[in-house]
Amino acid sequence: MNALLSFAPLLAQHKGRLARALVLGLVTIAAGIALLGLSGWFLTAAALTTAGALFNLFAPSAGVRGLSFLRILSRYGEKLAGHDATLRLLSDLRRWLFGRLFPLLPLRRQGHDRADLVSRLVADIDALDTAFLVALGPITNALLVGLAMTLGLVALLPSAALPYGAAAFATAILVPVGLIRASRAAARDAARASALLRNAVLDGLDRHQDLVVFDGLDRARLRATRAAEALARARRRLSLHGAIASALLGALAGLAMLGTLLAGLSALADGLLDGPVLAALLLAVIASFEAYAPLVRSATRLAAAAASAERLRALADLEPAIAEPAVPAPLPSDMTLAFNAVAFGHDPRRPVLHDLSFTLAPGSCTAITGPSGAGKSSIAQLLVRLAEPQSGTITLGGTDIATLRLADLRETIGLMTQDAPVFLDTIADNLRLGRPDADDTALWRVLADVGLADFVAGLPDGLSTLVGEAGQTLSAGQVRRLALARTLLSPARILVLDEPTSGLDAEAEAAFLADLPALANGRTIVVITHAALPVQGFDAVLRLRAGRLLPTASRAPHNPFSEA
Ligand SMILES: Nc1ncnc2c1ncn2[C@@H]1O[C@H](COP(=O)(O)OP(=O)(O)OP(=O)(O)O)[C@@H](O)[C@H]1O
Repeated sequence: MNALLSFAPLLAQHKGRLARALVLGLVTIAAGIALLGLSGWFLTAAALTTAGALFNLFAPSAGVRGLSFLRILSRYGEKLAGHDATLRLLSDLRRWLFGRLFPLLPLRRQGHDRADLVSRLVADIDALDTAFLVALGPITNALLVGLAMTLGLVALLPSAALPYGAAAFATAILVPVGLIRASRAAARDAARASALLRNAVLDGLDRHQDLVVFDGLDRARLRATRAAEALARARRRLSLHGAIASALLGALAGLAMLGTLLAGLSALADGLLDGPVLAALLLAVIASFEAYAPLVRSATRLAAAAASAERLRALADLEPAIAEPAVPAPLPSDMTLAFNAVAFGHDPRRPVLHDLSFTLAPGSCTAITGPSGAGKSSIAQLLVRLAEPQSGTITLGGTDIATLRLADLRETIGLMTQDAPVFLDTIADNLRLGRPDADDTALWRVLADVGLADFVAGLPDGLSTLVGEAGQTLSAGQVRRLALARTLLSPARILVLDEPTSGLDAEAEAAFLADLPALANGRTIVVITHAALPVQGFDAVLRLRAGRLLPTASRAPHNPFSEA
């Protein structure tokens, strides 16, 4: 519940709208109670009166009509205000979570895969954003109605106040609290199982082709079925608790009614109360239970919201894997890049890079080669601080990159990752991610550099063609080239290209690597590649094996293996 309470400041931002929804909800229930009470009094009094002509029919029937009308209007206003506040809260929650999440990427803790994140961003936020509308609002209303009715009975029929008050207290507090406590574990299980199911379905869809080819559909189906069964079990438990609570509420409503009736009949016999007022009170008691009717749903929702709040808090409160420096150093003008005795492992217990030292001169073109798993991509990740070395430093112009603002560093060192994606957007916007102010001429130039200009020119919408799942489908090689073009377009003074030629045919690969020094245009280039390197153009080749550099002759006037 503490996790849920920690979202109170977000709710407080909409207190005006929430208060309006609450007041209008109360007016609706009060109008309902008054309507039934007045009708009961009116009909009984009219039936009992012996001089019908003397009975004023006009005022009560006008009151009944007025109350019906008020009820319709207040119910409408309540829905409007409640949904308005909820939708605004939804957008605040999403903004808050995205704002908290992005600085945490890449996530330090394992286990937050794509489906888990989608589940938290969608299902958990949904569970939380309706917490007021479906849970907190109705519970508050029920408490206030219970209090007001009990006070009304104290004034009109004191002997009924205790049974009604006790039943109302049990209905509005004990049953919901009991239900929330009993449902907490099932709500957590349901949230977890729903995430697992989403995971199994997304995984099955993503990897559908391989599952078909390797005859793995049955296993994928089994995984989804198990998750669905776990979800169904958790939901069945929640339904059972809900059904028990509903039965209790029904019994309590009956007891309140019976208590009021017995007290009322006794007061009637004693002449303390007249018949029409007793009828009015009995019907008002029945009407007051309209306020308690949604409580089972409210309590179940509150339990789900509490479980979701815990999951969202756990995500938002993760420590960032990569921290911004407390006092950022200014960006140096010297672009000399150096690894100084760097040791690194994604899991510190399993080192990937060992005591690695090398220096890259500004404007140099360096290839990093080595067998799969040698640690090449890890070097690229360390250079843009997607990961941190366990010991040693990486310096830019002598300044430890850990002391630079992340934005400064990543504007200076551009990285094309091994699996750089194409975003669901136009070709132009995919490219402009690298340089937002690039004009079309610059885009066509870079497309020509990566050998995509003819292809894009042949598309009906050219640069405005939508690509990705929703648009023009690209081949793996075209995706690679588009990502490469984006990186080349970037104004970064150091470019790190991880397998830039994968997906290109041998001829295009050789041509690209031969042209790369010229495309670099004075920038420092680091290429991670398995491809055969051209005889000329590269200043140095770092050969990596099992996280260590192999001594090899430099192609460059400068020696990359010199002590940094
Ligand atoms: N995110 C990660 N979490 C844990 N271990 C990882 C992660 N990424 C890579 N590794 C491990 O680190 C080692 C080096 O991986 P890296 O990707 O740097 O190798 P590489 O030389 O680039 O290989 P390739 O040529 O196949 O791309 C591998 O043993 C790999 O299993």
